[in-house]
Amino acid sequence: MSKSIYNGPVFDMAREQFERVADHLQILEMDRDRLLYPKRAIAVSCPIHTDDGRTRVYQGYRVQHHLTLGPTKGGTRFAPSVDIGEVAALSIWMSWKCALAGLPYGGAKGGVTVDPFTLSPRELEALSRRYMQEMIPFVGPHTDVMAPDMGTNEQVMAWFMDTYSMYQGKTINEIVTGKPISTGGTLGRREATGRGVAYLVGRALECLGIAAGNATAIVQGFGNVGSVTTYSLAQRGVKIVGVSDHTAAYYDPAGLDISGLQRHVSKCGQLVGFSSQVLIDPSELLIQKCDVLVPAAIERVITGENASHLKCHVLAEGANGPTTPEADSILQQRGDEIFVLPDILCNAGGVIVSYFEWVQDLQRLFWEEGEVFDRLYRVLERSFQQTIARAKRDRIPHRTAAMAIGVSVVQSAKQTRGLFP
Ligand SMILES: NC(=O)C1=CN([C@@H]2O[C@H](COP(=O)(O)OP(=O)(O)OC[C@H]3O[C@@H](n4cnc5c(N)ncnc54)[C@H](OP(=O)(O)O)[C@@H]3O)[C@@H](O)[C@H]2O)C=CC1
Ligand SMILES: O=C(O)CCC(=O)C(=O)O
Repeated sequence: MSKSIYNGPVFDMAREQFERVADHLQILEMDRDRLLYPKRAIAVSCPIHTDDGRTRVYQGYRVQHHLTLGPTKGGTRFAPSVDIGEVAALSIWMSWKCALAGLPYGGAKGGVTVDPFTLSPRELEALSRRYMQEMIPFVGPHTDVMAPDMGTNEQVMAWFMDTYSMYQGKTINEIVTGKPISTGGTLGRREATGRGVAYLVGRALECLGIAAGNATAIVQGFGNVGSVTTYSLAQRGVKIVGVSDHTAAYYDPAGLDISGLQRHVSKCGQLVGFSSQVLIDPSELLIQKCDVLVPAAIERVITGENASHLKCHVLAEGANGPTTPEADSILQQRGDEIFVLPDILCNAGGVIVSYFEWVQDLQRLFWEEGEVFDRLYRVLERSFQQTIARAKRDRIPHRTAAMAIGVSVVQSAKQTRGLFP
């Protein structure tokens, strides 16, 4: 690439992971940029009137990685960390994730640089609507379909859908997924990512010969992905020994009171205040003893510093990009000690059920919840088996195997279509 606008530690990570896979697949140097660098990047200014009568401008982005297999697909993040490099990396990971799951999409990601907790509900609605309004020329049900990610939720998706629809003069449910059921959402999307993580953790434990009822887990992050993963693992009989969010971290080797935790979070919205007995330093949580460690918050938390201290048997990546390439190298040196469920496999439940939502919206035919989860688990099972088989066959880490499958799907479609898609 001559000169790229993409930089920062998260983009560097996506590039380094890609280079490792490209080396493994022996992809020619001249074909690498075409596979790695996004097709389109959009940056917008989103002015809103604040409650105190002023005007404030927020920076928004959307990156569409490739359009080779169909529309682009991926979440929208409202977080202070959002910049073009982070969003580009996340869009690249979405591409490999969709390709591994066999979905007819390229990857995309978007976001606004904002701490949503500092906005009033009215300001959040204004910002959501303005962001979508600015994106209207670049998105569409057959161009780019948004969904929730960190800091956004079903309500934000409903505002996106409403804003887009008002401009088209008719209701277009299929412009976003992860919507409330009342606006054309599917049953199961809210729980899909976390339930998918729990399903795959179950499969990893089976491979290791550990009964779920004898296993313990620590989950970092208690938003959509972390909370549903925690409750789903607990339902499968796994003892939850640690949880954290931005406000607090708790660890108790005897097991946390999950019903109490659930009641506390429904009332207070955050973990802080749940207990003063079992508080732990958040930086210590990830290296406590457990069978299953689920980072389900932000990128780059498993690093060169802590990877050699992890004491889990399964590392289930609920978050996108939680493990740095330095940490990957250390995990690889540790051999079979830790069974890694890489992000593009582990958290794919969300986008798979988003795909089901899009299909249902396009057909105007809605499925029972059982059908959604049966189909979800079938897709995850296929991806899991393909990844494990590829890793065994080529003697490579699970991440390299999962990415090799995803990258090959995109590469082969580009080659078949010709030079430019
Ligand atoms: N939503 C989805 O369907 C999917 C999400 N993902 C990925 O999963 C991850 C989480 O997303 P999602 O659950 O939707 O986001 P949410 O905004 O719902 O939740 C994020 C959670 O992470 C916590 N958190 C933030 N920073 C830290 C930190 N430094 N230490 C501990 N906890 C922290 C937040 O705490 P607090 O609330 O206190 O700030 C919150 O509990 C992201 O990487 C996202 O890209 C992947 C696939 C699909
Ligand atoms: O549901 C989707 O379309 C995308 C979910 C997402 O952003 C992700 O998997 O990281």
